[in-house]
Amino acid sequence: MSFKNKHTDCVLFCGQYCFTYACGREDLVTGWTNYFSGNIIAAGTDITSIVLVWALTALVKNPLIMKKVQGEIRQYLLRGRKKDFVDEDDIAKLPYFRAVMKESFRLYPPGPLLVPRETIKKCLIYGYEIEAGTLVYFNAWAIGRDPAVWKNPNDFIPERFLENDIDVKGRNPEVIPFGIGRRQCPGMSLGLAKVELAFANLLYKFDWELPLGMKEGDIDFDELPGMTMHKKNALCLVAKVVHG
Ligand code: HEM
Repeated sequence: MSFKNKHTDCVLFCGQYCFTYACGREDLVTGWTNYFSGNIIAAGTDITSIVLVWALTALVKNPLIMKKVQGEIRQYLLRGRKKDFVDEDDIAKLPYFRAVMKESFRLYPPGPLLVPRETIKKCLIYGYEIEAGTLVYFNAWAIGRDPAVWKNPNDFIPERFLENDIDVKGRNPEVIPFGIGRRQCPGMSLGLAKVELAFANLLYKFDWELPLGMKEGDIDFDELPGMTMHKKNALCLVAKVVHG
């Protein structure tokens, strides 16, 4: 966590929880400029594709996890009468799949710095004087990788979410891909349902292979800078239909 002194007007948090949550003083901040509300289309479409690309990238890099999650989905969907598509009721019965989604949100929050806030009152936090009108960023990306909270924070290990009841809906400050507090994402339920359904069906219907000549090591996790965290280099995979 880093603060600038009381004479500067910008506070940037890199690592630990935003001070407002660390000290329970959410009353001190207000939402700053609302980037998203003017562009609900972007919030609902651009972000969905970002989430899917990162989740698929993580699985292609971790073939054993890919096999395990596809095994869970296919076993469940193919029991009894074969189902053509995964639906919302199925998702609730797929704990490993949901853990994979959470792990992907932890490592690759599509809006890494959330929406900036501005303090509405002067306050003293851990000995630092914060002026009213100070711009505050939440670093959701760094929070999700905080080594004080997460064991092997940079590794993709969905099993960690089978061992706790942490969710990604803003109840647990350890992982906040939809933000937290009064200004958290109002489209969260729709957004989560959309990405879970799309991703589960992509894993159910297709096997994902690298194009000829490409190796696992060629896949990178480079990010483009910006308000939303796009993968810098396109993810090119071969989709093989399994359940037509
Ligand atoms: C997986 C999908 C989505 C993710 C990860 C996501 C993430 C976020 C995040 C991180 C914020 C900032 C929250 C904060 O600063 O505390 C936000 C705000 C917002 N999102 Fe989403 N979002 C998603 C889907 C959607 C959808 C589907 C809609 C609309 C249909 C939507 C509409 C909005 C709006 C209007 C805001 C601004 C809220 C405000 O400032 O008061 N989002 N979203």
